Amino acid sequence: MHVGYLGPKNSFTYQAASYCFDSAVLTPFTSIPNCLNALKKDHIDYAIVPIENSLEGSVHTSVDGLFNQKDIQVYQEIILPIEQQLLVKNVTVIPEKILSHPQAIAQSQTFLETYYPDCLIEQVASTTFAAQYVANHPTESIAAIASKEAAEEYGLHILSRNIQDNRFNQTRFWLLGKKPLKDSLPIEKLTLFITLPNNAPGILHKVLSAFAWRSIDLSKIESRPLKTELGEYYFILDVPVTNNKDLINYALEEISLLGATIQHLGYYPIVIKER
Ligand SMILES: O=C(O)C(=O)C[C@]1(C(=O)O)C=C[C@@H](O)C=C1
Repeated sequence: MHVGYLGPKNSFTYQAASYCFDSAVLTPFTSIPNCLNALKKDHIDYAIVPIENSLEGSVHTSVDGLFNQKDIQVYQEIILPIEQQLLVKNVTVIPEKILSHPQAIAQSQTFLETYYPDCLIEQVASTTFAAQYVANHPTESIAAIASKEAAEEYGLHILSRNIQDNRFNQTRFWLLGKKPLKDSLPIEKLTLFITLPNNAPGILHKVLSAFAWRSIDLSKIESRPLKTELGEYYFILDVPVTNNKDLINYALEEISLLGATIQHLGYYPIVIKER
């Protein structure tokens, strides 16, 4: 089994993939779109992508990359604790430039503003791309924001520990594919992308009412641009699943009758790695 992830090795996405699979072949990609494209073209069996961080919200390249991809489904959610470290090749160096993935930079905003207000901050493809770059350029005054596993992998020192804005930092990852896993855990959630038929008064209210009057809980609603014109959106809805699948199906029928388009990303289990 081949599973794609945002590399290089020991990125947080790699850690999510290895938490999920013992024996799969894990294949690194240089970007989330490249990883999703490989899945679309069946070059890999599954892909693991980051979806949402507790400090920074949705990972837009992942979410938007799934919009309108009707044959790709979510088969598992993995929630990892995320601890960011400031890594250098040489501990005597004062960093003049700090590199990392935009999510990791945003998660460490308070630390960066407090201790490195004048430092150049550069966004790169992943936390481990940053760590690898720092390792390969030992004469430059640079640092990377990445995990402690990345420090070990690329032979770097931790200059400052746990620099993320709060200690409860977590990221949700999705295991995506076109066929279900053989051993499946109990289902806990459903994700839907809903596009409204038009901008008529109260249409979003009517869609949400289909859940509300059946006492179906929603754990997330977020709007994302449709990228057609300004002011056009689709909505991401997360529905916790108990023994209410029939009720959910009735609600979806009602929403379809309202003229809304529903992209069903699947019912899936959730695994949480403790700190
Ligand atoms: O750069 C990495 O290590 C990644 O796996 C990407 C990513 C993300 O896109 O959110 C994953 C988890 C953390 O939130 C920070 C970065």
